[in-house]
Amino acid sequence: MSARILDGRMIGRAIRNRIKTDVAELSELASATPGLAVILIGDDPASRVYVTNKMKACADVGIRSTLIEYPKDVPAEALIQSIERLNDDPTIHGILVQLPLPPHHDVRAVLHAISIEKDVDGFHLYNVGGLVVGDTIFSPCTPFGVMKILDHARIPVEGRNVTIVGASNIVGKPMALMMMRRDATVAVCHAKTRDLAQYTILADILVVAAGVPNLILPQMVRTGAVVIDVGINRLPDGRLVGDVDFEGVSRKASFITPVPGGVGPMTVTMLLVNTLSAARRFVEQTHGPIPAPVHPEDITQLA
Ligand SMILES: NC(=O)C1=CN([C@@H]2O[C@H](COP(=O)(O)OP(=O)(O)OC[C@H]3O[C@@H](n4cnc5c(N)ncnc54)[C@H](OP(=O)(O)O)[C@@H]3O)[C@@H](O)[C@H]2O)C=CC1
Ligand SMILES: Nc1nc(=O)c2c([nH]1)NC[C@@H]1CN(c3ccc(C(=O)N[C@@H](CCC(=O)O)C(=O)O)cc3)C=[N+]21
Ligand SMILES: [Mg+2]
Repeated sequence: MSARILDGRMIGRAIRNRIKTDVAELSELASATPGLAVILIGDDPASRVYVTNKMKACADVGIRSTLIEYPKDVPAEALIQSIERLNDDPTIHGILVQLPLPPHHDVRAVLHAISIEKDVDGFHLYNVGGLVVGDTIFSPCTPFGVMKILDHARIPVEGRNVTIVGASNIVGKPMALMMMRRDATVAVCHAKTRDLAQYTILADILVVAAGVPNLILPQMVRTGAVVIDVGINRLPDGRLVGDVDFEGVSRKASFITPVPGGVGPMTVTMLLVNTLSAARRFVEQTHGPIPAPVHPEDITQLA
């Protein structure tokens, strides 16, 4: 068997084309161009590359974005004040604080200062809680993007065995909650899991987000499984790889996401989706209801 490639660049492009139309429509209808503020703290070169990519993606669909930069030793109060100013700024609909923060910063205090209406990353406690009970405002972009990949390929989730490798707050845990909401049977593995293969082999859908190259080998994957590789690892030779042995696992899986070109582009796409959604909410709250965009499905919803 040779797995079919789930092409995140292509799926992302299709969604972005629709966002572009919706952004133009919203700009015209309510003269509200969606605006995203990106806060970058410190001088991590990888973070800078990601931030640049996100802002470029915004520009491509007509979303305005502003970069706010701070040195790594910025005082906590200055950071919180900056976020509060953005919370009050009517031209800003989404606020993203690029992670990881330099050491010594209190990640929670920073994330929780963001207005829940502008929390386009979905990292605020309110949105995390919303995910648990099933009525979140914003879904975290990476697992949201994974759900969109599965839906696009018409891969059913209900009743299937889903194993998630990685239990972080930004990927593994919200992924588990989204899969539960879609009535999957979910196992969540992490660094202290004994005998990882025992869980991965059961999976109809295997989502891997550990940050360990070649963590998932062919013998750990069930024939015909759907394999979603969230991992992003830069090897010493400069190559970018995921957490899955792509060559080997491709021979057993029915579908697989490549790295690059799989989940990564979908993460950025869902950030655009959430920012559009935030702008629509803002307009509706200040001007009253506006007509829904004319698409067969609502791209801003988890479904
Ligand atoms: N494609 C995309 O859009 C995105 C990609 N990423 C990538 O996904 C990966 C994970 O990111 P993130 O969740 O932020 O990372 P974290 O480092 O926050 O979490 C990693 C998780 O994987 C678990 N883990 C680590 N090693 C193993 C192992 N050997 N076996 C089983 N589980 C293990 C950890 O377990 P424990 O909890 O016990 O420590 C932890 O739960 C990274 O490569 C990151 O670059 C991240 C965000 C977006
Ligand atoms: N507040 C916050 N929100 C995030 O969503 C967030 C974050 N902080 N910190 C870092 C992680 C990581 N992340 C990625 C986004 C895009 C790609 C992406 O576009 N990847 C391309 C390749 C990019 C490359 O070539 O390096 C791909 O997989 O094809 C990857 C990873 C978002 N994150
Ligand atoms: Mg983390």
